[in-house]
Amino acid sequence: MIGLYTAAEIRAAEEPLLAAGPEGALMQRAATGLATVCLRMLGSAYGRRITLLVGAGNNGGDALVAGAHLAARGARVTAVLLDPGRAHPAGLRALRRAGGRVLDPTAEDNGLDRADLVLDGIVGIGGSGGLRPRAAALAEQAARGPGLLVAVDVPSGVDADTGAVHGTAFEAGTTVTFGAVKPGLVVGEGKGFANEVRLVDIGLDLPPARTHQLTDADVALRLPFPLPGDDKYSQGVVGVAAGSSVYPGAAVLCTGAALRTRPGLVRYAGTAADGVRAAWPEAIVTDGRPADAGRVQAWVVGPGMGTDDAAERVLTEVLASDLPVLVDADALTLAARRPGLVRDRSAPTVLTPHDREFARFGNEVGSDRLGAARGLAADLGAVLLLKGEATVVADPSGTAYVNGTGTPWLATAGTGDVLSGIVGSLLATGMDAAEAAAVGAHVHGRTGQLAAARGPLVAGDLLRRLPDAIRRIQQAAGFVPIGLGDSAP
Ligand SMILES: NC(=O)C1=CN([C@@H]2O[C@H](COP(=O)(O)OP(=O)(O)OC[C@H]3O[C@@H](n4cnc5c(N)ncnc54)[C@H](OP(=O)(O)O)[C@@H]3O)[C@@H](O)[C@H]2O)[C@@H](O)CC1
Ligand SMILES: Nc1ncnc2c1ncn2[C@@H]1O[C@H](COP(=O)(O)OP(=O)(O)O)[C@@H](O)[C@H]1O
Ligand SMILES: [K+]
Repeated sequence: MIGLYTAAEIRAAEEPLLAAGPEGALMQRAATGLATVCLRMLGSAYGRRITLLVGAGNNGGDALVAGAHLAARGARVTAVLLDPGRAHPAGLRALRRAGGRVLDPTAEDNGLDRADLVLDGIVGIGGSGGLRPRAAALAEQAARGPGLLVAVDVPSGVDADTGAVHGTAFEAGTTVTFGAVKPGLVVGEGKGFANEVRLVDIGLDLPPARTHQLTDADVALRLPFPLPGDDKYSQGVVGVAAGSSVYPGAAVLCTGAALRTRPGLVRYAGTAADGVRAAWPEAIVTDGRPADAGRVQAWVVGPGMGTDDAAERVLTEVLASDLPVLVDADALTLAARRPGLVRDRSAPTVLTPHDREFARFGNEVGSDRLGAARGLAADLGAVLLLKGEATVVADPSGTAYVNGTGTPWLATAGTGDVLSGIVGSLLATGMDAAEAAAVGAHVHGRTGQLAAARGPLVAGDLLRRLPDAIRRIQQAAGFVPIGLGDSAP
């Protein structure tokens, strides 16, 4: 798992290393890693034009020291100092010694219109609030220029902890971050400013992370294989209470996703029974109530179900069980009216709102998506999966995940129903609820990427690509499914 660490957590880990000295050692490590990434991007340094945007803190120091390394290899380096009297003294000396040029921010010709590469060292984890006008103007000018845009540690203007951007921020193509990845680089608006994130190890001794991003290998480890002794029941049976006679689509998508993720047994209960039967002969279908469906190990409730009294009775019945329940779509609208139904449960509940559904519980998501998800998870005592470009999962204790897979092509009707089916089927295996949500979001995103590789996708395409996505995740992690033997493709 990739640990995501806040600015305060990074500073706490830096402290003992800074105290142990020697002075400047951490910055040297950071700047050497930064210069190496820049060199790789440029191919060679000789004759290349590099502009450094340098604030008055250590972030500017990193840029100056990296700039000195690049100047020593023949690059033509110009540093624009935002606050000339306060620029990092050792960094400035190093750059000057290596032949770099130094300008103040009002200089007419700062080279941004012809730079091959721009290093943004305006502000890092020490920043607060929106970029000040002079810094914002330079970030905007850099974005208009031809250079590769590299952010030092954090794109200036992005809140390292939340990804919030107030006003202008540096539009990095690559962000070279030190010690650990910060949440703001992978979530919220910040994700779109950080783009490709490269991590430079500076030797921090970090405590266990509170926030994680799963890799394919993490997901492969958690996806259970059917074992020789398994039967269709032992893998966990999923119940789906979704859809309606008028709108059977959500039920068909959700049931299909549950079947395709973990094909043991899926039971469906609801008024879309005819549609589900026709689409999925593998499912066991009743047009009765959830209690008529037979035994299951987890329920998915809500997609396309409507919000009338009958739907509310179904939700109440499912939430009254002592099984894990995933609550989505219409069931979220109902649960927001009666949050006590969720709060009073002792079995795990996973809520999967998008932003508008989230707001029905009382607060807008706002610019701190992790904070918002954590807050509602703690309030309801449930796992919160907040959908979006980077889906966030939080459990009531504060452990959180930021999803790293997916594509904007997923912004199409019905893909959320597929996500519910995937996560529901993982819940039925007995997986920890937050992990099931995070693993499901990862699988869903990879499936979207696979489907989108063939062109515009519709939700049904995800069902067709799900088995392949799971196989690829397992193969990428070097896993060979047990029991396939020589017949494995
Ligand atoms: N500790 C270490 O040895 C190591 C630290 N490392 C590096 O240090 C970075 C942290 O350095 P830091 O703590 O000096 O803060 P930093 O990010 O440079 O910001 C302070 C500057 O920003 C300015 N500023 C603030 N807000 C602003 C805004 N909205 N708009 C514009 N300006 C704003 C603020 O201005 P002031 O308020 O002082 O006028 C001040 O000038 C970290 O991200 C990493 O890169 C690595 O080298 C590893 C070793
Ligand atoms: N811009 C985006 N980038 C990546 N994924 C997105 C984006 N917009 C939506 N998604 C994903 O698409 C899915 C949409 O779910 P949802 O809004 O519930 O759709 P529906 O209710 O139609 O099924 C979610 O998994 C969400 O994370
Ligand atoms: K920066």
